[in-house]
Formats: sequence, structure tokens, C-alpha cells
Amino acid sequence: MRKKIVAGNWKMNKTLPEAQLLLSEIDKYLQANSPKCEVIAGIPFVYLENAKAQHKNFKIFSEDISEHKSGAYTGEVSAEMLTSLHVDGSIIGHSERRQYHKETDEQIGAKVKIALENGLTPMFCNGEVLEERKAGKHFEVVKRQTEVALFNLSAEEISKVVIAYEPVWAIGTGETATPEQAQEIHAYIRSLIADKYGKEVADSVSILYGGSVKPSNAKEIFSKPDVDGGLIGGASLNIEDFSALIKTYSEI
Ligand SMILES: O=C(CO)COP(=O)(O)O
Repeated sequence: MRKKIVAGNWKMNKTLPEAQLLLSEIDKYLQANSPKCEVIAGIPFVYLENAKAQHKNFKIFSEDISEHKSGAYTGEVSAEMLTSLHVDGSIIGHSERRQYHKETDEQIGAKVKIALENGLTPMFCNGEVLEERKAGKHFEVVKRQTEVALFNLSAEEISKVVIAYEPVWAIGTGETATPEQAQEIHAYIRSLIADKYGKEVADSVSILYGGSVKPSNAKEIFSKPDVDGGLIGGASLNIEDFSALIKTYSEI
């Protein structure tokens, strides 16, 4: 079901005491404010168990998942392991995984599939790099990424996927896509889903924007009709910014 979502992606940040503090602050904020959007914290694997045991007011996602079921894959974390901790979902195919770990669209598709098979919500990330944007290839790139990773799913399965469009040139750079650029590509992604699965399915998928979202620019981006929230990196690492983003979206 299409939801309004504010999600944090902590990436490789925070020690255990710092993580516990921020998670408690998020919980406290949500208890006091009951916002009209779903809140997700995407956090490092090592903090998942603790976070799930202690916090019920928001969803907890891992930042990755193995494409394999089990076996000799040193260092990997499986969908079954995450489900056994009652984790809610996984960020999948983030551009940093694509860039530094050479994840392919096919592998990302396998991760989405295994997440769904285990009852986890996949938050599938797509987005072009700067050269592709400059060359006018962003539609083509996002189409390929989306089709290869998602379009072997059934209509029922794809309705459970959350998509996060993150133009790589806007991640951690302070540069943001304009609200118009975000709307344009979100509408395009939705049209791809509509062409393949029909309008009703396309309208049920939440498509988040990610890339230097902060309290000062969130309102304009979140107000666009095909933007269903944000996947937030830097501004999810402190409660002042993260709660301001939740408040901003809740009031739209
Ligand atoms: O990569 C991101 C979220 O997944 C975005 O990061 P920033 O918000 O730090 O640009």
C-alpha cells in the first residue's frame, strides 16, 4: 500500500551507545508526536537485534541483505537471520553497494526476491551517476535498473516494494535534485510500473527521494505528487534534523 515514509539510512556511522541514544530519541519523539507518516531507521547489522527488541514505534531496516539463502558466504547476513530478529525490511541496491561492492542489477533483483520470500520489505534503490545525468541518460539508466531488478516480480510482490530514487550526484554532496527533477523521474518510474502492472499497482508503490534532503529543502520535495517521502542519509544522524523532516512531511 502506498504510504508516506521518512526513512533514515545511517550507513557506517555510530557506536553502540550513540546508536542507542538516537534510537531512543526517535522513539521519544514519535511517542510525543504521532506523525502522519511511517518512520523507518535503516541501521547497521550489529544494532538490529537491540533496536528491534527495544523500539516498537518505528520500523527497523538493515542496510543490505545477502542474495543467498544460507551457506559458505563469509560475512554475509541472510534474510532468514533478519526475519529471526523480527527486522522489518532491508535497504537493497544502494548506490554505495553498487559502487564499492560492484553489485549488479541481477544480484539486487535476487536480494529483493529473497527479502520478499522471507516477509521483509525491500527498499529498492535506483538512480543515475553524474555522467549519466549529464549525458541525458538518466531515464534509460533508471529504467534498466528497475526492470532488471523488479519486473520479474508478480503484481502482488511489487506492491510490497518501496522504491528509493537516489541520484548518485546528490548523495552526500549537498547538491539536491530540484523538486521538479525529482517529480519528473518519480512519475516516470511510476509510469514504468503502470505499463507493466497497471495503474492500480503503480499507485500502490511508495517512491521515496534520497540525496541531500534536509529540513531546509524537504518541504518542496515532499510536496510533489509522486514523491512519497525520503531516504535520508546525513540528516538522519541527529534527532533535530530527523525529527524536523518527520514533522515537515507530517504537515504536508
Ligand atoms: O544515500 C542517501 C540515503 O540512502 C542520501 O544520503 P545524504 O542524505 O547524506 O545525501
